[in-house]
Amino acid sequence: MTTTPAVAPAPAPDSASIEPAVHLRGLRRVFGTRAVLDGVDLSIARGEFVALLGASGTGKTTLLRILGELDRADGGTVLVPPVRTVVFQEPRLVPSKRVLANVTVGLPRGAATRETGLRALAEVGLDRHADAWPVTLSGGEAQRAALARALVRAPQLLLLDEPFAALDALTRLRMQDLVGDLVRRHRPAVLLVTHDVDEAVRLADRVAVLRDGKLVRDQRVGVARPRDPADPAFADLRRRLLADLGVH
Ligand SMILES: Nc1ncnc2c1ncn2[C@@H]1O[C@H](COP(=O)(O)OP(=O)(O)OP(=O)(O)O)[C@@H](O)[C@H]1O
Repeated sequence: MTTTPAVAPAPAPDSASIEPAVHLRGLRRVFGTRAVLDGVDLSIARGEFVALLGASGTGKTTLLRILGELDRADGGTVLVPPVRTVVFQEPRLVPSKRVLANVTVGLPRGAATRETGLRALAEVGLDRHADAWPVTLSGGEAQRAALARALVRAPQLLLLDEPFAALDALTRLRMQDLVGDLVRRHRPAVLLVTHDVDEAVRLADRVAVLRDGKLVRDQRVGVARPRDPADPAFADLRRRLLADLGVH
């Protein structure tokens, strides 16, 4: 099997289309003797939101890291767009930089960047914290700053690795709403890795389930928005996804 890393053409920033932003075929990743990913096929269209579920240790983060080019594939085809950003479970802010400087870190200095950074902070409700130090932020605020840092780069692919997992239940719901709104506005392709079936059904256009190195489900979420866990279609999909995960 061959690895063919390549870069897809840059998509128009504000349009969804059937041309994929992400294209994986036969993706393999082997650690020692174990093929953690053993023939994964997945496409994500521009502007499409895909949630990836799977039991602990099934390779979800490995797949996300390969899409972010933080890890390599051992085989298969990987096509990703040039501008990708990642939000991790922890905010990973630089403690010695103020919030705005964290959001714009690595971008060219100047008034335009400052303006863009402030706009991103306003979008996540943190504009009044631009000059604060990261240590003074709550967990939810710090994670919103991490989200602003990811969005300010106008990614064509936004990779979210359990970004709400460390938050309390109420903050988690608010963050899910915020991410839903921001993604609808900015239209990146999104891969959300999560353990939370309700979170996946609430947010995603499609849900995929990883098991034994392969996707055992990849399906469109046919639940009307705004999605209500009490909706029978929501409950039915939740039941099927939990069954995929071995919870009956
Ligand atoms: N660099 C590495 N070297 C060796 N093994 C690794 C490496 N990275 C991941 N693994 C192994 O690959 C498997 C999948 O790990 P991964 O973190 O992708 O799983 P996951 O589905 O994201 O798990 P969780 O839901 O618990 O975060 C695990 O058994 C892990 O120990």
